Amino acid sequence: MTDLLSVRELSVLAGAKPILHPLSFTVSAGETVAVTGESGSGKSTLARALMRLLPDGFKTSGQIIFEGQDLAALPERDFRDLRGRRIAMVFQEPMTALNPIRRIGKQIGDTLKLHGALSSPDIATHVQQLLDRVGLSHAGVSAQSYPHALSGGQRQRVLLAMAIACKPALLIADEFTTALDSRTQAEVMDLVQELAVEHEMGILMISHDLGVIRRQAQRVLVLQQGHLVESNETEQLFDTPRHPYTRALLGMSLHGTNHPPLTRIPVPVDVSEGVQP
Ligand SMILES: Nc1ncnc2c1ncn2[C@@H]1O[C@H](COP(=O)(O)OP(=O)(O)OP(=O)(O)O)[C@@H](O)[C@H]1O
Repeated sequence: MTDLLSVRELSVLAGAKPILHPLSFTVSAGETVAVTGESGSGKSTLARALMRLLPDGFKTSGQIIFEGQDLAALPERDFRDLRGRRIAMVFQEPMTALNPIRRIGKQIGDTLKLHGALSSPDIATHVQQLLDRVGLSHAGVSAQSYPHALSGGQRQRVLLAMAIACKPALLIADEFTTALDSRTQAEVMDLVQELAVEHEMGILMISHDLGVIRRQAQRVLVLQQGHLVESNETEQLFDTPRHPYTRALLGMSLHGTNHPPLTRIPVPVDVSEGVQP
C-alpha cells in the first residue's frame, strides 16, 4: 500500500511546553489507524495539528506529507482549500459542528458549495444521495430537518454526510462515537468502515475505547504524555503488547474500564520499547 499520509518527526509546543514529542507514522489509502492513550496524552492535539486547528500559542514542527505535498509548508489559503475537500474531520460533539437553527440539507449543501462548483439542482440531488447513503432518509430524516430534532446518532450521521460530501482521501475522527450508546456506536462505526471501503479513504481514528479500536483499526499508535511509545498492527498489539504502558492500558480495558483514567498510569515513558522503525 502507498502512503496517503506520512507524518515525520511532528512535534507540538504550547508556548515552551512540549505537548507532542517528535513522532512519525503513516496512513495508507483505505487503512484505518487508531490513536489511543490516556486522557491528556495528546491524541486531540495530534488530530488538530494535522488539521491546523490548534489554538494560538501552539507551534508545530516536522513534516506532514499528504498526497505527496508537505502540508506543514503549505500556505494557509491552499490549506483551507484542502481541508474539508481532501482531508475531513469529524468530532465527538455534533452540536458544536452543526448550526442548530439551520436545516441539515442546507448545511450539507454549504460544504458542497464551499468546495465544488455544483449548480443548485445538482447540490440538492447530491445532498439527497448523501442523506440516503448515511441511512438518514431511511430513518425518516429529510433535508428539511433541523439538528435539534435528531438523535445523537443521527447527528453524527449528518456530520459524516458533510465529511464525505467531497469524497476526501483522509478522514480524521476524534472520539467520534464516544458519546453514543454502544449499539449506536457500533452502527455508526460500521457505516464509517463501509464508506472508507467505498471511497478508499484512509482513517485516523482517535479513541480511548480499545473495543472499538480492535474492531475497526488495522494499526494502532499508543501515545503516553505526548510520546509515541508503541505502534503496531492491531492484532499484534493486542496479543503481544511490547510497551508496559500499552500493557497497562489493555489491562484496564480487561477490567472493564474503557474510559481514560483520571490519574496518570504510573509507567515510565520509554520510547525505545514499542516503536518499530
Ligand atoms: N490550550 C492549551 N494550553 C496548554 N496546554 C494545553 C492546552 N490544551 C491542551 N493542553 C495540554 O496538552 C496535553 C494534551 O491534551 P489533549 O487534549 O491533546 O489530550 P487527549 O489525549 O486528547 O485527552 P482527552 O482524551 O482527555 O481528550 C494535555 O497535557 C493538556 O493539558
